[in-house]
Amino acid sequence: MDYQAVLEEIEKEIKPLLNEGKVASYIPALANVDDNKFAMSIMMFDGTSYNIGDTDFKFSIQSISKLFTFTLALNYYGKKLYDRVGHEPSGDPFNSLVQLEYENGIPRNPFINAGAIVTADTLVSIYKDNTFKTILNFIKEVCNDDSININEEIFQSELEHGFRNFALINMIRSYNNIHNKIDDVIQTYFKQCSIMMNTQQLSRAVLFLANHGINPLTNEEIISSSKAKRINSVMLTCGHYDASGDFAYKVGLPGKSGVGGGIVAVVPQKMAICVYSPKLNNYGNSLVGTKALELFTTKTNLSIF
Ligand SMILES: NC(=O)CC[C@H](N)C(=O)O
Repeated sequence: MDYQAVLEEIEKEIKPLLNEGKVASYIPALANVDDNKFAMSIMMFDGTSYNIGDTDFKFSIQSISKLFTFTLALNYYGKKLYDRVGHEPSGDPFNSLVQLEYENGIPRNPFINAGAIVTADTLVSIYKDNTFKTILNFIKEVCNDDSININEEIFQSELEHGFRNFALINMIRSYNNIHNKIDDVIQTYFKQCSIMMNTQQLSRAVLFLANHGINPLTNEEIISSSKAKRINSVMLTCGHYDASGDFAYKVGLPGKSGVGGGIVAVVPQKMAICVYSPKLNNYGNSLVGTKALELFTTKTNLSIF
């Protein structure tokens, strides 16, 4: 299949939608972006890539980082992780507080903020002061790119304005599901969200999830095949919060979004895809990104269903 031609068709078809949606502004530093940008990259197992738009442009990966921290935590703790954070869809927005009280501070899944904060805590218990460095090094390793780093301004902006996340972590702490210092955990979480990557790097970084946990470019096993299956399942069912059902319905691929405007998606046994467009729909997922992926599976028949 001529994937480059498919990307060119998609770029044409999404153009009218570039005016729709809204850039995230509850983190002020996130609002400072050129909101008409679009980029999409496909990475194949042999390293061939297909790109359209501004695929060198780096944006903050935000909740896409939750995929990497979940991978690290699941790898270390195995099933024990689920005593602290579940693997069921929440049906609630990414930053919701309500369920936590009913469910005794055990977040539904690692992809909502509450779950990612608990996941960060489980990593701080292992890696202590080196936790963020370990997360960043892991991302550099799966992406095979040493140049990846955070945007300090976005990190500071989240620290200053992340009132919801402070509320979440305090609520969870009151149920004894945070074991380390609140500051250490929340800073780890905000730093992972402010990591900057472009669509080429992100599509490469998640390729191991399309290949039973083995990075096809290096043949390195990142995670067991059974755990890779589970991560993909949680992406499919929870990767887009209360729009996960809609994403599965329209796109039909495991995917993870971030409020920075990025979405990664995995085509098992074939490729990884990343799309970027910063204006979001009402659920906090890239509006054009979701549409572009829907067009992709419609045109290629590469949905998993
Ligand atoms: N959905 C997201 O990407 C949310 C991440 C963002 N840093 C927050 O905590 O609100």
